[in-house]
Amino acid sequence: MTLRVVAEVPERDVSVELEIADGETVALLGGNGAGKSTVLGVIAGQLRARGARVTLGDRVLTGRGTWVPPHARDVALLAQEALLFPHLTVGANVAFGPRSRGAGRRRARASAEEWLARVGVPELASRRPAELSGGQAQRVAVARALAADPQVLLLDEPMAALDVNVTPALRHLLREVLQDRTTVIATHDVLDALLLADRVVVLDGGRVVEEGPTAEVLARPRSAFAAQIAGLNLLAGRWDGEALVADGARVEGRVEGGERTPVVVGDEVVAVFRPSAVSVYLAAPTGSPRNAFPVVVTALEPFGDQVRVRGGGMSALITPHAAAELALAPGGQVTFIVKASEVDLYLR
Ligand SMILES: Nc1ncnc2c1ncn2[C@@H]1O[C@H](COP(=O)(O)OP(=O)(O)OP(=O)(O)O)[C@@H](O)[C@H]1O
Repeated sequence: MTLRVVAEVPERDVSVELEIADGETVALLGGNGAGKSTVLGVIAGQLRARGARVTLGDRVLTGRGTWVPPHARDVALLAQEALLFPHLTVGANVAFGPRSRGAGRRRARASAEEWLARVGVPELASRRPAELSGGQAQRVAVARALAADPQVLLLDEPMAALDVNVTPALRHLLREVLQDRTTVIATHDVLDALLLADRVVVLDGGRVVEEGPTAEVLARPRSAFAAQIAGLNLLAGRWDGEALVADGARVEGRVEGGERTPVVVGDEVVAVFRPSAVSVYLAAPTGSPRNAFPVVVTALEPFGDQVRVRGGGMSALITPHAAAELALAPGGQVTFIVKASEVDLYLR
């Protein structure tokens, strides 16, 4: 069912229209105050605004004199902090959704067990929320949100409160469970958009400034925000057991698959590294253990007090002095070098 949203909230200077197809995952990408949480609040029914309209298929959730309360929307919201009921066990927390949708005790419990297993923490069913780590609590929150079998799932910066060591594994889990689910993810993290979303909608100042398929927006950003985040170098390919391979390039780096989701040969992976980690050479240094990419320079752009050198779909940030010394010019052949320790490899 298509989700149609008009988030017209003048008191917050937010005016956003969205249409999300059945089974599609859309990332709302934007910096602080861009309007992401406001849009989610309108969809979830937590925020009442006179000009807001939300429809799911032909069901009106908000607008035309209708107001469906949050719990009756079939919309689940997963927040930054796992908001579990502290007095209930983990199992009872997850069973809450099916119970409130009318499932009997036994069926609700079976569904809770199934979901806890799917998110990889079946052993936690009898614990209390206070006895969980942040990463465990967020897994339980995912299970609770999905056990209710919502038609729409909303994620508000689901990884923001977590330790960086556990985010890759949670992201991987979300990637699995979001498959074919109608989902809106609010995030300021380009990796969430890249790894989880089919499409991104970039918000700035309460307005949509750009939207399109994730890879396209990141490859050819038109808004300042997208350009800023898309400044990261991203290469997609497959894991060959030691490195990412793509179009003849091999990229070694630190694998961020997480202990629960080891990367196996053939997996789709993406390499991420900062332009400032890239050195530019005229000739490839021989015998270097580092990643080397022969590229043709396509553009040189001032970036703060540095120069951005573009080529091969990547970019390097170097000093104006270095650019002058190398006599760089568009069309010139150079080699980008980046140390494996500067590259993060993520499962897609
Ligand atoms: N409870 C509130 N009452 C009034 N204005 C608010 C409220 N919450 C947010 N705003 C304003 O609404 C605008 C959009 O904020 P919103 O929280 O939706 O942005 P966001 O993209 O989610 O930002 P962040 O990443 O910082 O959470 C901002 O100008 C903000 O100051």
